[in-house]
Amino acid sequence: MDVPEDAIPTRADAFERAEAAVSGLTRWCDDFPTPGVRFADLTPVFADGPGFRAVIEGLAAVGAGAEIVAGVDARGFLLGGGVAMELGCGVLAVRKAGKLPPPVHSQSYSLEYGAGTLEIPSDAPDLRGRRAFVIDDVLATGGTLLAAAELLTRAGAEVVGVAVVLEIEELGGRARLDQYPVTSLMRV
Ligand SMILES: O=P(O)(O)OC[C@H]1O[C@H](OP(=O)(O)OP(=O)(O)O)[C@H](O)[C@@H]1O
Ligand SMILES: Nc1ncnc2[nH]cnc12
Repeated sequence: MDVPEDAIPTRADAFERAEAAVSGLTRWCDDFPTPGVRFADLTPVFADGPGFRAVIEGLAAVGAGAEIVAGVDARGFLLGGGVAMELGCGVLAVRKAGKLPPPVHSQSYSLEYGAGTLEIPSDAPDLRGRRAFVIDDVLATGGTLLAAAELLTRAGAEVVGVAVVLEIEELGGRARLDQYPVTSLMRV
């Protein structure tokens, strides 16, 4: 039977299409950005119309009930905007340090190949009591997403979920995020 083009995809269908896109289109780069790292570049997934749609629908399928979507600098911005549109809520950019005017909440972290600081505004929007859904492209050590979730919590939000397109399991990020529901569309 033909499926109408505007049919609402089920979660399983979106996950299946997302996994096919990610496994088929991810660009794996050895020794980037530092020796010994195998970097997963999802640029071709996002540049592919059906691939981008699949990952947005897959992430949105686990974010139902969220009141704000937080996208982590930088590829989380692309995803966060799409997911927020799907869920009908607003989007918050969780920025790398130095990009937002004060006052801000800041949280430093380390990741597979370095360290950084993330920031969100501390005066507006008012996040107190709001259900936040945090999005990024890759979960590796979990340092980045843990910092983002801590920032939102400090601002008074309730982090109701964390979701990524690709999880690199051997780097153990999921264990560091054990106080939050974590979803990945694909695991390697
Ligand atoms: O789980 P972790 O070990 O914290 O790593 C995951 C983070 O690493 C990558 O970002 P990166 O810091 O390279 O920044 P970019 O988005 O600005 O390229 C990726 O986009 C995640 O945000
Ligand atoms: N191997 C990796 N590929 C893509 N993003 C990452 N962030 C941390 N480690 C990464």
